[in-house]
Amino acid sequence: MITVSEALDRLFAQVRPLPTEVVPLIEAAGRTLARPVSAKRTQPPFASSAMDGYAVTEAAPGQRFSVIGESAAGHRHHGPVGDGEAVRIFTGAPVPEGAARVVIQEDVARQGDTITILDRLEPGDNIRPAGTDFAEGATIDAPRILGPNDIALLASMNIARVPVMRKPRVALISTGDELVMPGEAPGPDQIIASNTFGLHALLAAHGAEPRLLPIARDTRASLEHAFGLIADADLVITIGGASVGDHDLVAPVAEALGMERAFHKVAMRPGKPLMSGRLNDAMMIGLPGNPVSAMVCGHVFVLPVIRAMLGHPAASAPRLRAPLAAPLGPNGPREHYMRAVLNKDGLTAAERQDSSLLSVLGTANALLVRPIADPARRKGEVLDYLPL
Ligand SMILES: Nc1nc2c(c(=O)[nH]1)N[C@H]1C(S)=C(S)[C@@H](COP(=O)(O)OP(=O)(O)OC[C@H]3O[C@@H](n4cnc5c(N)ncnc54)[C@H](O)[C@@H]3O)O[C@H]1N2
Ligand code: MOO
Repeated sequence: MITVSEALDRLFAQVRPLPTEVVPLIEAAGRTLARPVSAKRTQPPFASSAMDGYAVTEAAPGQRFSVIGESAAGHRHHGPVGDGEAVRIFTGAPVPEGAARVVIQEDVARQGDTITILDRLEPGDNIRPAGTDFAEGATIDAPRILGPNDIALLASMNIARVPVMRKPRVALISTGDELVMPGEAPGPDQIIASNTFGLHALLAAHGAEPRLLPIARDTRASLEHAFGLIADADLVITIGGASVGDHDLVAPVAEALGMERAFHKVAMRPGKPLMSGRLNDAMMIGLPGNPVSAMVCGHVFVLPVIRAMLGHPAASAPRLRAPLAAPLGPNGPREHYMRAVLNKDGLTAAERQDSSLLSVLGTANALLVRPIADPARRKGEVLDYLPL
């Protein structure tokens, strides 16, 4: 059995970068920027007022000014401001030529068209110079997953169409005679397919385009039929049938269809029977059927592969560190990803770690990572975890 890190290396070695496409800005959130983009304009494009008040050349308490005009956002005052003159101005409006300061209206007494500066005059010019946010040509680097803040910045830069990586198309195949879809009436020996739904959600939330294929039954013909439906998928994920039982047909069927196996079985818990290889133009990952194994492998292997397909550096799932809130016994010969809860006291591993228990995964917010042969750990020792 290979280690998790070796399995990741073999997965990354199979990744082929995806093409790019251009999408409207409104659809760019969550997508990966494919190449650097440059601001098409300077922001603000003119010196603008940060406050509502009066634009003047200079100001001191007691000084009086005649109000000669108004500058509003979208409608500038044309012409200069001279000594003894003031222009009524509003937030975001262009500062008139000659003005060096905006006095906020709270610091002014106005009578008719005359203003007098009060004693409480605050320091500061309240002017935002042209380009104080960014200048034309300023770049946003790629690759980068575009979040709401990036979208606002791109809009401000007047970038209406955004070059992004095409979403990885992922075909999800559940296998097993015992499975029915949520909402269907299961027979006495049947259960509901959960893994494809959890993985679909995980993939969609991380920039992929997942697609559920019909459940494959435990026959060669049914699996071959399912593989025949993968169409133009970049990644095919099978779930279940990966182990050594008589009905575990995924590896033999995929290999009969031409899969070049990169590995089968990883020294991890849960997730041991993981397999992978290339199947014609697609990459294939065979996940174990136990529901928690499938989801943990989703976090540990599938998401890093998706990120690599999207042009991000090949890297394992990001880890953080936190102290243990309770002691832990020694770990065995497989890297263990333990469902755990992280709160202000630290990390506590769940008591029950059986890989069938989705209810325990549902209450966890971290996967505590135990290296192979990790010794017993005391409360307070700091360990790695993957946030969930
Ligand atoms: N003799 C051995 N038996 C097993 C070994 C082993 O090394 N030797 N490995 C165990 C480990 S570890 C795992 S993990 C499982 C994985 O087996 P498979 O990948 O072949 O998965 P199945 O047998 O098809 O299913 C296991 C379990 O998960 C349920 N399942 C499957 N698909 C789904 C789905 N889409 N949604 C919900 N639940 C699903 C299935 O009903 C089974 O209960 O093998 C161990 N056995
Ligand atoms: O390693 Mo299996 O994935 O525990 O249940």
